[in-house]
Amino acid sequence: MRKKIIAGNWKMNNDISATISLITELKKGITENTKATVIVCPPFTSLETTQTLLKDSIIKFGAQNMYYEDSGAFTGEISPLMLKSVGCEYVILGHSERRTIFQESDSLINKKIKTAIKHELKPIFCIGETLEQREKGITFEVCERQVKNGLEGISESELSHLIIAYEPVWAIGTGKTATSEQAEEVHSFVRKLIEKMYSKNLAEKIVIQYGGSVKPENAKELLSQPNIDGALVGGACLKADSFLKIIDAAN
Ligand SMILES: O=C(CO)COP(=O)(O)O
Repeated sequence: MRKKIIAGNWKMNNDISATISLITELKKGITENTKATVIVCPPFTSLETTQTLLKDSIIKFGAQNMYYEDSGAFTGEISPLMLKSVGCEYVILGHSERRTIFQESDSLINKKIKTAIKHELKPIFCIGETLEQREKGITFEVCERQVKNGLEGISESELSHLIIAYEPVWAIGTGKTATSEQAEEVHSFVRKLIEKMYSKNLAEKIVIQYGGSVKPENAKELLSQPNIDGALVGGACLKADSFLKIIDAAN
C-alpha cells in the first residue's frame, strides 16, 4: 500500500508573519493520528523560519524550485546546497508555471531532477497537459514525453524517492478539477509507463499525486482512486482549515 502524500505548494504567497501563522495552525491540526505524509513548500524567503517552526514536527517541507548548479554566477537562482542548508527534504520541479511563465524546458527540468537526486533532495516532478492539448486528444502523448524527457538518464534506484505530480494545466487555479475518472485515467497511464520504462516494482511503489483545484469538497473522491496517491494543493493550502480538511480526506 502506498502511503498518501499531501503537499501544499504555497507559490508566491506568504511573508514571514503569514508563514508563522499558517504553520502554527497546521501544527495544531496535524497529529500522530494523521495518516498521510504532509509536506509544505513555502517560498524561499520563508524556508529558514519553516525549518525552525517544524523542528519537532512530523510535517515535512520543501522548496518550489532550484537551479542545477551548486554555486556560481547565476543571479537570482537558488542552489540545491542552499536548500539543504535550510533543511529542505523536497523540491518541486517542472511545475507548469515554471514551464510556461519561465520557459523551462524538459531538458532543463531533467538537469534539475538529476541534481536534486545527487544532493538527496526528493523531487516532486510535475507533468500535465494544457487545455488545447487535451482537446486535441494528445494528453497521454504529452505526459509520456514529459516523463521520458524529465527522467532521461536516471536509473531506477535513483527514483526511489521521486514523486510524480500530475497537474493538468487547465485545472490549475481555475476551479475546474479533472473528474476523478479523468485523473485516474492519466495516473494509471503514467504508472504503466513507469513499468515499461523501469519495472513493475517501481511502478507499484512510485507515488503519483494529483494537482489542480483540489479542495476539501473534491479531495475524498480524488484520493479514493486506486492510482491517486496524494495531492499537490495550491490555493486551498493557504488556509489551514481547508488544507487540514484535505489532509483528513486522505485518512
Ligand atoms: O499548481 C498547483 C499546485 O502545484 C495547483 O494549484 P491550485 O490548487 O490552486 O489549482
